[in-house]
Amino acid sequence: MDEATAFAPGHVTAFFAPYPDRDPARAGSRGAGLALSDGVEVTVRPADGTGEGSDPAGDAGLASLELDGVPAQMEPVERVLAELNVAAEVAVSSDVPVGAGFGVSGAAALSTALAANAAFDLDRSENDLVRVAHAAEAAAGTGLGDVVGQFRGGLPVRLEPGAPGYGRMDGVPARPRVEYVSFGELSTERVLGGDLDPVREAGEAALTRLMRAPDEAELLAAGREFAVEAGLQVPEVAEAVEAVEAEGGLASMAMLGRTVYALGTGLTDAGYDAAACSIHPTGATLRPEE
Ligand SMILES: Nc1ncnc2c1ncn2[C@@H]1O[C@H](COP(=O)(O)OP(=O)(O)OP(=O)(O)O)[C@@H](O)[C@H]1O
Ligand SMILES: CC(C)(CO)[C@@H](O)C(=O)[O-]
Repeated sequence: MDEATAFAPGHVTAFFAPYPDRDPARAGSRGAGLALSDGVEVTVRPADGTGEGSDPAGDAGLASLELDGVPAQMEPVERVLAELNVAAEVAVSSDVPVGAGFGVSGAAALSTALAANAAFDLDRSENDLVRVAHAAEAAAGTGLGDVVGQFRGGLPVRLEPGAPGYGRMDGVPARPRVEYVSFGELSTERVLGGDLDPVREAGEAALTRLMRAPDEAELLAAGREFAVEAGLQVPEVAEAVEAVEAEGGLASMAMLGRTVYALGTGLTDAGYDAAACSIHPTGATLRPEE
């Protein structure tokens, strides 16, 4: 095939308990979040234009990458191509801001794996490709739980950390409308490189709380409590969450970004100029051939 395109939903983590591991396929997080209809589309094109099998010249992973038309670097994407042993040009386009808590790096890695498998006829299974993307993301330090959530879709719950074969998933059976406003980036690598004990403790408490009553309101409430307990809440987000609550709505902070998300019309009701989307029901997918 000349090229292939895949889509992965943006993934907002409501709360998480990180479990790093030397083996990046076993590394991961427990937690829960929202897979969004807004997300990331990736087109993969063989770099030599042939698309026939893996790269014999040993240039695998030497990808040129564009993010929304501008040359950019994305370590998880490079790692996926190296692991799959192919040389490709990758074009990423994102509906959501990068570095702001939507798991763009995980979505780009996962879409790249799905599209590269098709473009290069690699004959890998979906679980195998999810594992490659998850391990690339964990090894790059840009995320722990986004890829598995993005593959599942819906309101994914990570009961056990890690790639397929190690992790265990569940979900919250709801499909709310979601609004979001982003005030900017927060470095995932810096938070994951810091003291994880308070984050893990708060994340475990939030997961216990959610699984007692797994609905959308509890997901937001558990996320809100987590942001405070884990010491991750930032002032602009706290202000917006309070403004939504003052209007009777539910909002919380997107991990890990300076981003607030709300259910229904919570942010517009509070006077914010918010983007709106729905829940992506089925998760990441190869775009059908035209
Ligand atoms: N313009 C850009 N702004 C921010 N990051 C960029 C940009 N271009 C490329 N990147 C790369 O994108 C990745 C962003 O990862 P990061 O984990 O910070 O955010 P994210 O994946 O969008 O979501 P989350 O905040 O949920 O983890 C990094 O690998 C970074 O090097
Ligand atoms: C670490 C994280 C919050 C970064 O977006 C996410 O990958 C997660 O939930 O593990």
